[in-house]
Amino acid sequence: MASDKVQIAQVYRGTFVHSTQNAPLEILEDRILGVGTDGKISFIEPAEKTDSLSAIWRFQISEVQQLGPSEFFMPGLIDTHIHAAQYCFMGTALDLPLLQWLETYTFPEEYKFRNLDYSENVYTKVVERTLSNGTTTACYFASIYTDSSLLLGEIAAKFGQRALVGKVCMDVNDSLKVYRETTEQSREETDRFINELLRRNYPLVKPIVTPRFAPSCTSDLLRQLGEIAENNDLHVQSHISETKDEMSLVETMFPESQSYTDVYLEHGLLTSKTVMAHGCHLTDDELVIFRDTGASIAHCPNSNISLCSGMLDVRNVLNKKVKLGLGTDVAGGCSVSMLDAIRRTMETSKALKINNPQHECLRIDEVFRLATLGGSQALSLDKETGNFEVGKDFDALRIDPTASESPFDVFSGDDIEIILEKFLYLGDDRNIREVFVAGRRVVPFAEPV
Ligand SMILES: O=c1[nH]c(=O)c2nc[nH]c2[nH]1
Ligand SMILES: [Zn+2]
Repeated sequence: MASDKVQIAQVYRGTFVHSTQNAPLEILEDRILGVGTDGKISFIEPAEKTDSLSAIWRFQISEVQQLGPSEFFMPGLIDTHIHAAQYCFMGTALDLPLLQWLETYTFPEEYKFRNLDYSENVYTKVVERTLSNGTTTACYFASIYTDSSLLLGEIAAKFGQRALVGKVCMDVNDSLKVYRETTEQSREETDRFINELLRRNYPLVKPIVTPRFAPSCTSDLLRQLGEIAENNDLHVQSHISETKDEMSLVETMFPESQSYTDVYLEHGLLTSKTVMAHGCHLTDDELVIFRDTGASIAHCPNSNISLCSGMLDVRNVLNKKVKLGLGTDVAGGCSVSMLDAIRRTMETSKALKINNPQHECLRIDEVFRLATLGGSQALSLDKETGNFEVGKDFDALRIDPTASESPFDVFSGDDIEIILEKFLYLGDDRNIREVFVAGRRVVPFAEPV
């Protein structure tokens, strides 16, 4: 029986909230959840079964950790799109539209990552800050520099964050010529990055093929990156249809292609392991291509508003059966917090309704699902993470709504659904008491040895 295979490392009793395919919000009160030494959820059952579970799984009842009366566990948050190499200037430089923003602020900043000491400092801070804000999985863009990007992978692995890490590829950049590669360099360095990261065999950190976006790449490079992704069965990430100016540029650079989506499709970059950021201006025909290929969208509402790029109609994307997760898109987005991404997703949906009363607003439970299970599906990591199904890794946040420094108040009539909603709208890292990834407690941070 199962108990012969894995030992139980931790057992918790209390309230668990998560999403499933059928229910955007499932509230499981007075449950007992066991985590194996393999970091996976071994069981989640009504607490009245504690005695029999303890006999089957051979744990002591005294080992069961009881959550506080208003505490609960929720799945870890999944940031499907974040630029680790832009963390330093987050919260500044939001006064230009995308293409000028890239040239004026972003490329000069990313150029600094040729220096490993600089990289180590910034990457340590971004991993710490995302983890303490509950991001258990992050899909990172790094910079064009291979060793620096490997360092990001090493730091995520050391802190215990689940991560896809991309060395950025770009062989077109006339604004800052030192911050670009030749086509050959970009392919060779991508090979080196992938081989080295895979060789290190970090259990939770994997490479992702990362053409910056079509305007930064020649057709030759895009094709070679598509081949690398296919030959190694790798994830792919990029940007698509974020702004109208960018779309015009793509039309000029790739006149043979029917659409922006076709550019990626024709170069073998749209697969079931592809996540494309933004997609604000995708047509319904392009969404059909996303659905048919299984590619997903990272919705980045903070960045979309901060850079005045556009407003993605998430309801339409979901109706078209395209996978979608949420992203912070630091530093186009000015917050590392996925709670902020949840709030801005709600706000964008309401702004769309102001413009069009027929628009069906997203509900908070649906957006909770997008930030957790939806993100895991968008990254094709839903076998490993996203909710509290038996067999998945225990990626979880222990939420304390009554923490001493909590930014909101809980009243006696508030049930768990209300408390969760308050946390999603009003809470922050002060309410995130502990963070677990694959069963390992990663927040509070371990004392340095
Ligand atoms: O929001 C964005 N941030 C970037 O760094 C970027 N590069 C291309 N397109 C982009 N969009
Ligand atoms: Zn981005």
